[in-house]
Amino acid sequence: MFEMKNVSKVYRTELVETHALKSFNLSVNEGDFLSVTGPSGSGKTTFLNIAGLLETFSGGEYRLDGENVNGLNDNARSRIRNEKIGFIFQSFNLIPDLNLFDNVDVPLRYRKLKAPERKKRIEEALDLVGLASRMKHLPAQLSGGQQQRVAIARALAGAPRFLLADEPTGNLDSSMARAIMDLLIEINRDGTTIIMVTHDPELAKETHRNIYVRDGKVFETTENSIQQSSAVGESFSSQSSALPQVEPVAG
Ligand SMILES: Nc1ncnc2c1ncn2[C@@H]1O[C@H](COP(=O)(O)OP(=O)(O)OP(=O)(O)O)[C@@H](O)[C@H]1O
Repeated sequence: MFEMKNVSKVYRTELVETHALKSFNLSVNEGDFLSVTGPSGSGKTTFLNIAGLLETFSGGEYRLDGENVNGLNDNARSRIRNEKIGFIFQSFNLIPDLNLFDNVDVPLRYRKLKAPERKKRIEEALDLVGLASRMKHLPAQLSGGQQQRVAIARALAGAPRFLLADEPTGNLDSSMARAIMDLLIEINRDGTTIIMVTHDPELAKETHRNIYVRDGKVFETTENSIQQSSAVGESFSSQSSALPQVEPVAG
């Protein structure tokens, strides 16, 4: 469902040329949970941004669900991104002036969904991450781990096939990081394909497969002995009964 062949990315400024990706090859199947590790500056974020169609690439081929995304215009890229891809970032990227409900609503507003359908999805997504009781709170009134759970709800409300996570636990203490990782594992079991960049080798071992990126290439691939789910292909919205159990938050 996702294939990169010899993908390269060159950043050019007046003074320097940086070859951030060189001959990057990877294929990811539906239902995979892939972790991406590697030294600082090795190209992990560049890879994730290209995978998520946030950035273009300089050479090679990238197919998403069989569609060649080379050369698609900005509108076509945005459409695919909105329909198929959810993002989580290290810094949560919530809008501080919007309450949790409205934060989760942001990507849904791009989807031409009617208000009652959006409301249902927002409530389901916040319920999934254990924050349904806090819909009217502002992000600043939550802990870092809770804010990341809102960011996950925002990513999942659109029922994406792919969830791309860039250091989702990087700003969290170990117990909050654990809770986020448990949530991602459950989301993957329920059928969402996840690609997660992490600096934490222990978390990487909990995914199905790890790619170690060095100098802009996949240097080594490790298959872990984690079982893949049989729920592959079902969407988040059809699985409310199989939602992960996250500790509810009082008040
Ligand atoms: N917008 C940009 N303009 C110029 N160079 C860039 C840009 N973004 C990234 N780079 C360079 O591309 C290379 C790969 O960067 P990237 O952020 O993908 O690495 P990374 O593995 O994610 O690093 P880290 O673990 O520190 O986040 C680095 O040399 C970086 O300086």
